[in-house]
Amino acid sequence: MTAPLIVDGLHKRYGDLVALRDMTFSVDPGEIFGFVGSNGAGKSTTMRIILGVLAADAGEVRLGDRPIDLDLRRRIGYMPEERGLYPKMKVGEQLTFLARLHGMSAAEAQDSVQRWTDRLGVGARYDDNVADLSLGNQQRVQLAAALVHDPSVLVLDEPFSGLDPVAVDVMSDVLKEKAAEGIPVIFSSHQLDLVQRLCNRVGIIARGEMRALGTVDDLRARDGITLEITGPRADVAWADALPGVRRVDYGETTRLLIDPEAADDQLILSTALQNGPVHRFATSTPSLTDLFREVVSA
Ligand SMILES: Nc1ncnc2c1ncn2[C@@H]1O[C@H](COP(=O)(O)OP(=O)(O)OP(=O)(O)O)[C@@H](O)[C@H]1O
Repeated sequence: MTAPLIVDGLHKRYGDLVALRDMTFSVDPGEIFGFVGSNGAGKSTTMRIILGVLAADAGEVRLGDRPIDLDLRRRIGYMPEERGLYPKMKVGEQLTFLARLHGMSAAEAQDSVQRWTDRLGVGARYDDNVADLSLGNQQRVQLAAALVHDPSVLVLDEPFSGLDPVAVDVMSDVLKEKAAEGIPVIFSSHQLDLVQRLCNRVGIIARGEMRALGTVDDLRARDGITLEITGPRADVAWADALPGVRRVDYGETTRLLIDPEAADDQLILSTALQNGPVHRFATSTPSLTDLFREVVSA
């Protein structure tokens, strides 16, 4: 069992650009945390600071109550966005070298490299140069590089980008397995369906700030409930003044964001009927993609 990864009040500027402002969150042992945000939101910057390849202007990263130092850094499995393999080095040789760098004995390293390359479907490429592999296979090797030393924390920057569906499944299973072993797992991704499926909690960031943090279910319930009313387009503005109705998007399917405590669904239905036929009247919960759009555009 390891300790939680705590990201506490990170600030980072690149010249005049504020890349991170009070970035704070934590990832518990056994938890998969999805880190999402638009391009340039600050995900990679945060992950680089977690690993210590970039220094924050203020704030701290800890594993439990211990600030991340050189020693703890060696216990992190990291997949950088820019990837970091030596293209002219053989897959097996390179991974063994990395495992040895992290303190494994030659036998342990060899064993672990064999296990992970087999598991990730690149065992047969052991003696090939990394540069001769397809991009997807290079990414599998990159994940193996993050895993071979049996890390206590996993920090993966866009591990799913460019993977085929089978590799996505393998990668998903590996992340779930590592979390089940009791380590904190954090990954960034623009594939929100995957994030929604895999993560216990998510953090949505925009312009260097954490805008929403919680389980997908909590975040979905945060704003209220969406009511969908489908029928021929009625006169607009019929629902604006009803109690408990927070927002309405009129269209072929009219969507009302309602406060379940204050709204009266029967009143909404009867008012809708006074304004035209209703073919469908149902509640729906927003997807992570809907939430994301809402949060980053706020
Ligand atoms: N070395 C650097 N020098 C100057 N600005 C930088 C540097 N690295 C990142 N930035 C800027 O900092 C901001 C945050 O970048 P970052 O790479 O952390 O975003 P990201 O969320 O990972 O984006 P993406 O999803 O596109 O990978 C961006 O505006 C980016 O242009």
